Amino acid sequence: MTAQRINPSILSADFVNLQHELERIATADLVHVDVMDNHFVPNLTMGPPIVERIQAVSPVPLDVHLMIADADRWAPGYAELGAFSVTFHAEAAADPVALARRLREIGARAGIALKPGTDPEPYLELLPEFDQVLVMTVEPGFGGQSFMPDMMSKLRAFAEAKARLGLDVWLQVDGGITVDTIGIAAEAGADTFVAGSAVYGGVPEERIAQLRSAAAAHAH
Ligand SMILES: O=C(CO)[C@H](O)[C@H](O)COP(=O)(O)O
Ligand SMILES: [Fe+2]
Repeated sequence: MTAQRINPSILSADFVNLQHELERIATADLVHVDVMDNHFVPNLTMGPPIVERIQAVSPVPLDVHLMIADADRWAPGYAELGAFSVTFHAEAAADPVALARRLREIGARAGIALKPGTDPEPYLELLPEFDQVLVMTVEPGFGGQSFMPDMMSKLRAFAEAKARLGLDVWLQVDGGITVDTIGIAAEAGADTFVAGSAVYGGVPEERIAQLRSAAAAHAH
């Protein structure tokens, strides 16, 4: 069975008590950190100084999701502060391959994210350049939105390319993942699941366990 990962998003956590909120998700695989600049998306969260403190106190490694313009300039800084993975948006990078190579050189896993309207075609043959692909299942910017099942054809296209090229690239989904939708994404080939409101909307440890078993029931 394919290994699966549950990455809670702290976008739905209490930002005033971040250390406590991080400790509540210690059974997760990675913590998903949403960086927004109020430019690439119409919302603002945090930048390097806060992510650096999260990195220092988190019991699990950081999966940084950059929703920022000019990723070429800013993404390497997140790898330098020690993030396990750094994912930038294809729509926000002038040279995604050069940026991914730079992130890997620094020592982070390199991820590329696609907004719902972005065609996966140009990125399929570039898969060897990345450690993970993030298929957005909502418009980036806010937590608590509804899962877009239409994105499953995009996920399947990446899953097919991954199999054809014989890669172990992670296929990640983000947005509207719940116990009811996670199986749909797992079925389409996702192995890494981001969930914000579904985790922090209850007892995080219980929610993580429920998401894990729902995903495992549909694993490839
Ligand atoms: O990148 C994001 C939003 O742009 C978040 O990671 C995502 O939306 C998580 O929230 P939820 O699980 O509540 O949809
Ligand atoms: Fe995210």
